[in-house]
Amino acid sequence: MISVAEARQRILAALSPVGPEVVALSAAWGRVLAAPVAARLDKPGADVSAMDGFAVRAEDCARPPARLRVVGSAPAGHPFRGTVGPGEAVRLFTGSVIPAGADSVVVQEDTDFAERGEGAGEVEIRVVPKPGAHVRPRAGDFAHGTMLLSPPRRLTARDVGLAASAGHAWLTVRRRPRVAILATGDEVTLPGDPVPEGGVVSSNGFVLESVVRAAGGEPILLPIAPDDPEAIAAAVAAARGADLVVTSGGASVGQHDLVRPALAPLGLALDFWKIAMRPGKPFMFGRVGDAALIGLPGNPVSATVCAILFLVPAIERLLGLPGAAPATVRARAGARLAANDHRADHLRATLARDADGVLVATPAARQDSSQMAVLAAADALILRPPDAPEVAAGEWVDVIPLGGRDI
Ligand SMILES: Nc1nc2c(c(=O)[nH]1)N[C@H]1C(S)=C(S)[C@@H](COP(=O)(O)OP(=O)(O)OC[C@H]3O[C@@H](n4cnc5c(N)ncnc54)[C@H](O)[C@@H]3O)O[C@H]1N2
Ligand code: MOO
Repeated sequence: MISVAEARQRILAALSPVGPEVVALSAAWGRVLAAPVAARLDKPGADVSAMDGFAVRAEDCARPPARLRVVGSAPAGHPFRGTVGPGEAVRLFTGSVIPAGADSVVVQEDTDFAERGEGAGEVEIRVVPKPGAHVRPRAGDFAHGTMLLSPPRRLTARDVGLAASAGHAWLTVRRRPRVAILATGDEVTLPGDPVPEGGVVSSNGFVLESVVRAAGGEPILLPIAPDDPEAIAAAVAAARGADLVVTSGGASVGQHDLVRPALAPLGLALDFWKIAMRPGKPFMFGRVGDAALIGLPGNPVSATVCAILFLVPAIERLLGLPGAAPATVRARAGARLAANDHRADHLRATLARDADGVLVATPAARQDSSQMAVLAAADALILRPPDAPEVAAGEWVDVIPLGGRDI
C-alpha cells in the first residue's frame, strides 16, 4: 500500500490540463484562466477627480479665502473643453476629468458652495490645496499593456471585475473537465425508488456529482450499474469522451467487488490499488482508453474522504492548477486520541473555540465509514499520521477543515 502523499503525487503526475475555451465575461467567475489578461486601456483614462468639488490652480489659493470665477461644470463623462486660467475654477464631480490648466481639486465642503448652491458664478476657496490634491492620475490603477491576471488562476469576483475594467468582454479559460460518475452495486437504488430488503440508497453518485461541480468539472452521472462485469464495462465504455471516470463500490476484495476485473477487457492500466489510509483503503487509480480512472470504495464516508483528498486535486490538475493537498490548520485535540496503526486516519470531528479563542477539534464518538450523519455534521477531519502515538486531550493536531467550496 502506498501513502496518501504518494497516491496524490502519482495521480497528479498522470494527468495533464484539458484544452482552453473562450467564454463571455459573465460566465467566467469560478473558471480557471488559461491565457494572460493584459490591460487593453489605461485606468483611469485621464487625470480625474476623486471628490465632488472644484478644479483649481493651487497657486491661486495660496492665501485663503480665495475668490474664483466658476467658468464651467464638468459632470463625469462630460469633460470641460476649455482651460482653467488664473483666478478660475471648474465645478467637478467624482470621476470628472481634470480640465487643462487645473492641478488640484478642492472638496466642496472647503468652499462656500453650501451657501451659494449649484450654478453660482463664483466660489470662495477656504483652504490651501496641495498641488495634485484629490486628483487620480491617468493610469494610476493600471496602464495599457500591464499584465493583470496570469494563468493558471481560478477567477474570483474581483478578478472578473478587474478584467471588465480593463476592457475584456471574453476570457480564455480551461474547459470544464468531463467527469463520468458510475455508482455500482446490486443493492444500490436511486433516491425515491422503493428500497428492497438489503438495499441501500445511492448517495455516492450525488456526493461525487456535487464535488465535481464544486471543483470546476462537468459531472456526468451515469445510471447505477449492477454487480455485473459486462454492465460495468459497458457503462465505462459508453463514457467515451470523459476526461476522468470515477466509480464507486466494488473496489475491495470481496467476490462481488468487480470494478478492476470488469475493466480489464477494456484495457485498464492500473497505476495503483490501495492506499495506507482510513477510510478509503481500497482506492484504485489507472487509465481506461483516453480517460483516467479513479475507483472509489463504496462506503460513503470512504468515497467522500477520497473525493476530498484525491478527486478535487485531480480536477484541479485537469484545470491546470497545482492540485495541492487540502489545507490544514492546527487545533488542540478535544479528547484523547488512541495510538494509530499503519494507515493514515482521518477522524470526523467538530471544531469549536475554547475560552482563550484556541481552536479545539473533538472527534465524533462514531467513526464507522458508513456513518453519513456524522460526516455531514463534522467540521473537520483530524489527521492521524501512520503509526502516530497516542495524543492526550489538549495536545496539538493537524486538521483539514471541511466545508470549503461547500463540500
Ligand atoms: N475482507 C475484506 N473486506 C473489506 C475490506 C478488506 O480489506 N477486506 N475493506 C473494507 C473497506 S476498508 C472498505 S472501504 C469497503 C469498500 O468496499 P467496496 O468498494 O468493495 O464497496 P462495496 O462492497 O461495493 O460497498 C461497501 C458499502 O458501501 C455501500 N455503498 C456502495 N455503493 C454505494 C452508493 N453509491 N451510495 C451509498 N452507499 C453505497 C454498500 O452498500 C456497502 O454497504 O470494503 C471493506 N471490506
Ligand atoms: O477504508 Mo474503508 O474505507 O476503512 O471503510
